[in-house]
Parts: sequence; C-alpha cells; structure tokens
Amino acid sequence: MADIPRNHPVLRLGTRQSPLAMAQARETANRLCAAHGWAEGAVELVPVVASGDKIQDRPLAEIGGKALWTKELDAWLAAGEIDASVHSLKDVETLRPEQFTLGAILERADRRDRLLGAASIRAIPQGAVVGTSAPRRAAQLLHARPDCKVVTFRGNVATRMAKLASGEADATFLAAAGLERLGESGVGTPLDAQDWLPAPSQGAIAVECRSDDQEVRALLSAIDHAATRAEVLAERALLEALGGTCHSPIAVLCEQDGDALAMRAAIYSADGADRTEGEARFAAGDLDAPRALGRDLLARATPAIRALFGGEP
Ligand SMILES: NCc1[nH]cc(CCC(=O)O)c1CC(=O)O
Repeated sequence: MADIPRNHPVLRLGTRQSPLAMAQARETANRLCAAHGWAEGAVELVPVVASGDKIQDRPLAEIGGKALWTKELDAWLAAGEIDASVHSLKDVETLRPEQFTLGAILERADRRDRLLGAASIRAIPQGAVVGTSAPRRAAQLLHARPDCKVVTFRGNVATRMAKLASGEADATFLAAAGLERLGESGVGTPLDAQDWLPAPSQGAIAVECRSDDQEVRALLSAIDHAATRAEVLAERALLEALGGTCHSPIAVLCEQDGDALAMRAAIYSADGADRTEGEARFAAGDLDAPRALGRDLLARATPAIRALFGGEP
C-alpha cells in the first residue's frame, strides 16, 4: 500500500463541473479510496468551469478545440493547486505538455455511441434532422444516410437530451459511457462497433498528474487498468499519425483479441461521401503498428479526406 500523505485531505482532484465530469471524478475518488483503504473524504474534488463549457452555441472545433476542456485544469495542476485532474480521455489532446503524464487510465466502460430518437440508423425517418457537433458522428451519419440534415448540438448530456425532447432534432447521438455514468443507461439504442465505430479513447477516464510528482504517480498507478491503457494508447497513436484534429472525422476501436490487439479504423470527408477504412492486429504496447495503419489510411484516402488531416490542432 502506498503511503498516505500526512495532511487531510490527501489528494486534490481537479475536475470540470458538468454532471458527467463530476460523476467521473467521484468514480475516480472512490476507486482511489478502495485501492488504498482510505476513508471517505481522503480525496477532495476541486471543480472548475472549463472554457469549453462556457461557450455552448458553436462547435468545439470552431472555438479552439480540445484544449478548451483542459486549459483551466492544466493551469491549476501546473501551479500545484491540485494534485491530479480527471478527464474523459477522448477530450484530451493527443499531444500533451511534457510536464504532465497520464498517471492512471481507468477501466474502459461501454465504448459505443447510442442513438436517441430512432431504433437504428436505418430507422431514422427520411430527411430527418439529426443533432450533433462531432465531425465524426456527422460524417458517419451522412455516409450511411446522405438524406439526413445535421444541425449543431452542443452542451452537456442533459442539455442535448432536452434539445431532442423539445424537437430541435429528430435524433442525436450520445456516448453510452457518459449516459451510464449519469444513470441513464437505458436511453436510446447502442450502435454496435460492427457498423458504427466510436471516437478514439471513448469510454475511458484519464487521470493526469505532474510528471515529476512521484508520490502522486505511485498513488494513481494503483487504479490504472493496463488492458485499457494498451487499447487507448494505440488509438491515440493512430490519431497522432493521422495528424487528426477535432475537425477530423476519425472512428476507431482497438480491442483485446486473444493475446493481441485488434484495431479497426475509418476516416471520412466532412460530408461523409468519402470513407477509407482499414484494420491491424498487433501486440499490446506496439505503437508503430497503429501509426503505420494511420499512414496507410491517409495514403489511400481521397483529397477531400486528406484536406481534414495533418493540420494544426
Ligand atoms: N464530447 C463530449 C464527451 N466527452 C466524453 C463523453 C462521454 C464519455 C466518454 O465517451 O468517454 C462525452 C459525451 C458524448 O460524447 O456523448
């Protein structure tokens, strides 16, 4: 068992303030307490309002991308105001400052998207309005259903469900993991990875700490899930090779398959008309294979797809 620091509370965990972020931070705190035999309250949650939560009316890709989710927490972590920060790994930029490290990646929850408002992609009514601001979800939908109209849908999970209920769209997508963590696991229909791949790292919670903070690194390592780490780091290696940004429609899933990892990935043009897919099988920890898959996808992609990759984050 790791040493419990003298002062109480022992660990200050920074988190965004949205209900989903708070649920993820509580789950992280519970796991830390269970792993180390700490009393409740040994982990203090420190909520901050992230820039990404302040601007709700425009797609994230337009207003500055994933950095808007981590900016405030990064500043607090760098300054020592918090010991670690909890993120949805899919919202964390691929290239992070050297001063931070992924101290723990928790066991991945359901990786799938869920469709709300229709029983399947095929069952969405002809010409329906579908709310999403994720380039991946928009492109995947339009690839399968070019008759649909995509409208911007931002805000936290409850906001998006309310927008759907009020008729702003006929259907929308939400991550199964997020719904589950909010106690809404029965909402909508899960889309199986066979025909609808999720976002890189979807369903995984990441806990970042300062790279030079050996004490916190040791504490966090107790809740790290090695199999999840291998999968999501491979997905992020693919992302890195693609030079993908939050404008880039990338769908990928890496899963344990016997004693190896199996990855399937697809990249799209913004309008979903073009799609290039590929797959690879490799050993856990091999990041060259997913990078090679990324380069291979780009080499085979159309100009309309390639225009969305290799850009600035
Ligand atoms: N883009 C926002 C976001 N970031 C993480 C989740 C859910 C949790 C996860 O996927 O890990 C969500 C909501 C959603 O996409 O529906």
